[in-house]
Amino acid sequence: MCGASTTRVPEAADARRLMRVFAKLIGRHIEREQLLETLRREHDSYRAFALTDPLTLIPNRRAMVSELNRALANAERRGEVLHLAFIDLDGFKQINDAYGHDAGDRFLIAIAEKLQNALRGGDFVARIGGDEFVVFGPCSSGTPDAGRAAMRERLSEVTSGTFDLGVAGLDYAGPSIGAVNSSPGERDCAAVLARADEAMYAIKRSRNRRRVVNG
Ligand SMILES: Nc1nc2c(ncn2[C@@H]2O[C@H](COP(=O)(O)OP(=O)(O)OP(=O)(O)O)[C@@H](O)[C@H]2O)c(=O)[nH]1
Repeated sequence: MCGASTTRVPEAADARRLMRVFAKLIGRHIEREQLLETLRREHDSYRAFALTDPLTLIPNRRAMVSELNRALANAERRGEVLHLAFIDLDGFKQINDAYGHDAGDRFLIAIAEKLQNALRGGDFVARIGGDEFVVFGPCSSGTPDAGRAAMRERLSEVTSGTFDLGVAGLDYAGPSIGAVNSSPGERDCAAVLARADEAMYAIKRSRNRRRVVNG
């Protein structure tokens, strides 16, 4: 029995069976890829949903906290300073009360748009609560104090003036804005936000006093 080969030559039926198995495997691979793509897209949209303010469609407080922590760490590494502005709309409750909640919503959307349009490279804006917004960004030129004052001035300018609320026009005097610089080694976003919040309240108090004095 020497030299006799036992290798079987595949027949047409075997080849067809192999082709069917192969086609099934490819089909399953494509299905898995499609499923992964759907999951990826759903993950992205849930993430965007969790980080976006539903009214103004700009980033929300959660997004701000994570971006601010990242920006503080970057600034620390590069030896740079960050400017941060805490913005609180004065008399917003009165706008709601006088013109209605929808007009109040339109005002918030307009403010968010104006802040977004005023951003410079590397700046970030978020609506962190009812009538509160935060803007931060790197000090790009000049001294930190001059940069902080310039940012405050720019934000104050764009958020004051005439607004179309749909039901009426509003001549708005502008919000209270507290602006601070990050300090070297400051990595805790809560501390920077607290300082900016304090600065904002100091301005709000002095504005309210002036209003009372002016009658
Ligand atoms: N239209 C509208 N109003 C909101 C929204 N979220 C919060 N508010 C209202 O915003 C108002 C915020 O209250 P305050 O900050 O005390 O109002 P304020 O008149 O700006 O007070 P000051 O900051 O002291 O000037 C409340 O009346 C809330 O009901 C919103 O999404 N849309």
